[in-house]
Amino acid sequence: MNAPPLLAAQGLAFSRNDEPVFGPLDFHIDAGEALLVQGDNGSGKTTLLRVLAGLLRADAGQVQIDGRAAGHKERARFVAYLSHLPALKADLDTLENLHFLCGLHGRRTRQMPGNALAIVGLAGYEDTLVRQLSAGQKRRLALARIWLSPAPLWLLDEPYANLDLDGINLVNRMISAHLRSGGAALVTTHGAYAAPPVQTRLLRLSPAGEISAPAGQNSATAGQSPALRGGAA
Ligand SMILES: Nc1ncnc2c1ncn2[C@@H]1O[C@H](COP(=O)(O)OP(=O)(O)OP(=O)(O)O)[C@@H](O)[C@H]1O
Repeated sequence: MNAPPLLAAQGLAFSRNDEPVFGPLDFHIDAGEALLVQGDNGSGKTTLLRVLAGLLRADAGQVQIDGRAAGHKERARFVAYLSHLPALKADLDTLENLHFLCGLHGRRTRQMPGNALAIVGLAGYEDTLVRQLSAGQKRRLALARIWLSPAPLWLLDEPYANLDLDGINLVNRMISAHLRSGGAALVTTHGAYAAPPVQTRLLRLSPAGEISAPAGQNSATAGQSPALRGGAA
């Protein structure tokens, strides 16, 4: 029997003040696959991710995670959410933040906070308070948190924002390694400047709430950093 998709949405729709923001949407993401959600500013990408993460309630439709109706338990176990605003404690240092978040959400075996900091290019910043980091460094720290998460389904809202070219390549290597290890990722972006390099399908949102979902494949592969090779535990 085939494994169920990691994430499946049927007829998913969200409105504000009776104005549709998106949907109805039908899509699914299998293990080993990335879904790129593209759309202009205000087209509903963040709203969709917040609905999938359980932070907003959909007006219509269903979300299933690993074949079960998505409830708190399923989301806690399966979903790691990288939001626009990094969920970091400004007055804790980078390492303390990662230890705190691992305490809350768990941690992949064989991955340690110090190692994750090195992977995202923040070696040497272990004692730096988060409020002293640049926007790109905060984004890198938030990515380290995602890397440490044991959840197989990554919901990444604009993961390339604030990152330099090296940071964009880092995101792509992380996504590639995560997919190779059986994970999946849903990635939003409003531009074509960066996209996950592997097994990518496209879901396009329009500001009017109208959607189109061409099933394009992009099988280009990215170079792998030794730190990311081997993927998740
Ligand atoms: N808290 C809110 N209250 C009311 N309206 C909101 C709220 N958040 C977003 N919106 C509206 O919902 C629509 C979709 O916003 P959303 O943030 O999902 O878009 P987006 O595609 O992620 O945009 P961007 O590319 O600019 O990040 C927009 O019209 C926005 O103004």
